[in-house]
Amino acid sequence: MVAVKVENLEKDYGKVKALKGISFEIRKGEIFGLIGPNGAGKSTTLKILATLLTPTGGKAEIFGHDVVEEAEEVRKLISYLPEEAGAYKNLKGIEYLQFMAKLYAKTGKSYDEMLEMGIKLSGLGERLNDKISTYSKGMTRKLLLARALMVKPKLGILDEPASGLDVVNAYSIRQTIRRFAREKGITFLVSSHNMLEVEFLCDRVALINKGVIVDVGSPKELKEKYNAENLEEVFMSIVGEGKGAMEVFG
Ligand SMILES: Nc1ncnc2c1ncn2[C@@H]1O[C@H](COP(=O)(O)OP(=O)(O)OP(=O)(O)O)[C@@H](O)[C@H]1O
Repeated sequence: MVAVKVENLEKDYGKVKALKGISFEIRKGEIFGLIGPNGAGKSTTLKILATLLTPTGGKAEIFGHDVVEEAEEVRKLISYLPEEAGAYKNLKGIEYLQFMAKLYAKTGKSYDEMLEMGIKLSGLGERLNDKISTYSKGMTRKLLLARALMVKPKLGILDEPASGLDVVNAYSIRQTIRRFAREKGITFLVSSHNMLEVEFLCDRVALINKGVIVDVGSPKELKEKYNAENLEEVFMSIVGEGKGAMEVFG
């Protein structure tokens, strides 16, 4: 079953063509990575799928619902973790989770379950009783990810989920995402410019460069196809910048 269908999606910001007609599909339960360098168009794609930006061409559907025409329906199915997200700084961590659980829960029971899951996922323990303004970047990130996952979306749209996190926290976030996909059947679209990280996390990836998808496949397929050791090498061989760098260093 197809969870996300993107067809010839385009986005112009004035003269800047951020997306030049990209297409890809994500299967239900899959962890799909959109990877590429800074400015490639990753955040733009994720924001369109999260119904926060309107495309200038093409279309995108989430579980059969058009992201423009049926934005309300789409919002019920997704959870979006923005790249740069400030949480409500004046709230304590626990108050933020309670506030969000109240927004999303339909019954008292689902509120309790959501909150319990959010507390566990955040891994913040006693620090949840402190104001968010006192958290480190990594702690805020973990709180926001816990918020995004505790509502058990059908699709998690995560923009650079491990950005700014140390090795231990980045590892634990990747494990959590994998567990949610495997145990709860949640589909994920994850963006990253860290190609090595994505290789361990994603079932399939789309490589994006300058608003164009240059290839799609599982990390294993792509590495075999380009005879590369890792996705970083795959990417460099596609965009043809590897040779230049080699020449510089002799
Ligand atoms: N609000 C905006 N106004 C004008 N141009 C924009 C805007 N947002 C993004 N762009 C441009 O669109 C292109 C794609 O940006 P986008 O943020 O989608 O890239 P990205 O792959 O997420 O990059 P990064 O890894 O640096 O976050 C870039 O050239 C960027 O400068």
